[in-house]
Amino acid sequence: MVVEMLGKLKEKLQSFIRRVEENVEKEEDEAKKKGLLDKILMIEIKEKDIEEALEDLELELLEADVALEVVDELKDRIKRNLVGKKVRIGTNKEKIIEEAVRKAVLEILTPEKKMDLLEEIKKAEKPYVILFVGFNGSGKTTTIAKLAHWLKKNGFSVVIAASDTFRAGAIEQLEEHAKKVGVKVIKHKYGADPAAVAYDAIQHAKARGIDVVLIDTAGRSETNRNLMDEMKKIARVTKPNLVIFVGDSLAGNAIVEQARQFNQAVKIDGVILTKLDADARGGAALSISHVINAPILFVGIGQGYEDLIPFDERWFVEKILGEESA
Ligand SMILES: Nc1nc2c(ncn2[C@@H]2O[C@H](COP(=O)(O)OP(=O)(O)OP(=O)(O)O)[C@@H](O)[C@H]2O)c(=O)[nH]1
Repeated sequence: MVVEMLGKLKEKLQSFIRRVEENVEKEEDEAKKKGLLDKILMIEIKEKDIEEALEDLELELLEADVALEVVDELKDRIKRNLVGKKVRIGTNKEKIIEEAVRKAVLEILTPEKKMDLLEEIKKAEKPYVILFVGFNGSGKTTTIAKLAHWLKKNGFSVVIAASDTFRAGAIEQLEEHAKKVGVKVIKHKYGADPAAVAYDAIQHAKARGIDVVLIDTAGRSETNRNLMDEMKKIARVTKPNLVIFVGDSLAGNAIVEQARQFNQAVKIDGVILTKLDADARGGAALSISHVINAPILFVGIGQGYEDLIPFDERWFVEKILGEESA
């Protein structure tokens, strides 16, 4: 089965737009029947035109794994953008309704603080340290290799700390990826202190003038106190410039909850969502940045090293609502 990326969000939002359009058309027809069209030039969108469709949209978005608070916020914004809007008789109502929805989604996705990672790295003292945290199997190791590849392409030198000393095979897996993208890995033995590995990688970078240190860590769950404490220790010792939460977008609302918990343990500065290419629902992508108040920096859209793209809210909105009409 071929999954259409974000297909569910697209279908639900577009069906909402069509329903509101039909209601407004109906009002126009009634005005026509009453012979009012000579007197009025505009139809005003009223609460009753959108109410039912909005209630259905609420349920559908929850089913698409959009977080409850984000659904509420989105509903409020759509309502605010639509109710009271005057539509000229005979014009294309769909475009006007779509614009209101587009604006609401864009507002939800746009973080308070935007971040240009390349600029941040250029501005900071060397080495710029990025700590990656996340759940098991979220795609962290692959993502680190992709990011290392992207940073190299942008002219920065990179070293990776193999601070997942916990999971059997993790170090070899990281080394294999690193070799393919041409980046050195600093490692100790399994069972070693992950903070010490990261510290060594930073010392190595300092000694050789390397621009960026990427710290891989073991996947963990927010319920595992020891591993959460260990993660805090790594953060304390390495004082990273940036903490990135890597989340599997397929896990939907569960990863939004994880991100919330991780954010309480170590402050998350940015998010990378993996496997968006296989995500038909899109709820996590729509919710996560709003819930933890940190921007989505990149999204993973495949298994290749090139399949990591800087996140752009407009790109996301275009995926679900098509291109903006001029
Ligand atoms: N389709 C797709 N697959 C991805 C993407 N990112 C990662 N994967 C795949 O997800 C799987 C798990 O990725 P890993 O990088 O091994 O996971 P991990 O988070 O390091 O695992 P832990 O060490 O347990 O934390 C691999 O098969 C990756 O190829 C993506 O953006 N799209």
